[in-house]
Amino acid sequence: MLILGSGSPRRSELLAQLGLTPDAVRPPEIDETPLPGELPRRYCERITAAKLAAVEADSEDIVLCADTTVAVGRRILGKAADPEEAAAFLRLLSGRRHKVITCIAVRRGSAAWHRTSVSSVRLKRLSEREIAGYLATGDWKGKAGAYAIQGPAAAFVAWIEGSHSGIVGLPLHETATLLQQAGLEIWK
Ligand SMILES: Cc1cn([C@H]2C[C@H](O)[C@@H](COP(=O)(O)OP(=O)(O)OP(=O)(O)O)O2)c(=O)[nH]c1=O
Repeated sequence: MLILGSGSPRRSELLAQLGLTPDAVRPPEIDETPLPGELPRRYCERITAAKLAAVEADSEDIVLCADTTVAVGRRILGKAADPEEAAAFLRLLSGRRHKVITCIAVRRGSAAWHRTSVSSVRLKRLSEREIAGYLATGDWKGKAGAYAIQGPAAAFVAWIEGSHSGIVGLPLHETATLLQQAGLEIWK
């Protein structure tokens, strides 16, 4: 049985792109607060491991979890709590490069694997009008860094390097590799 340990609809859609439908979806409940001074990649990997540990499964089940973190230098941007915080995130991201880190982890019985995908993204310089217009769409909600590359914010994305699916929330190259390592057949 394949268990998606994620409540993110994006992750379900990305998994479907590989022709996979999870037998169960079990969103993990964990504390996502960064530790004092924790660096973004370490944070993302720790949170992913915590999500994986929080999902109940039988020993033959394959569990897949992920976490996406936006990093501006050493600073971690999670999901904005309200439009004001979302605006502050977008002003910070405006006109500069940042990283989008997605860690994925797979477990089967006592075996576990993980991979981390790091992409770079540059947003155009955003005017206050563009920020207000984007916030009004509501698309920022529930997204790390307060934007989603797969939505209207794509108009702001000047350049990327890395994995598009990783930026959206589930790097498919790494996901396919780990699921196959765990014994799941993708190409039947
Ligand atoms: C940067 C970026 C993030 N995101 C989303 C993906 C994730 O859903 C979200 C980051 O939050 P996460 O904490 O990674 O995931 P989640 O809380 O949505 O789901 P779960 O913990 O149950 O797996 O940001 C996009 O959809 N597009 C983007 O371009």
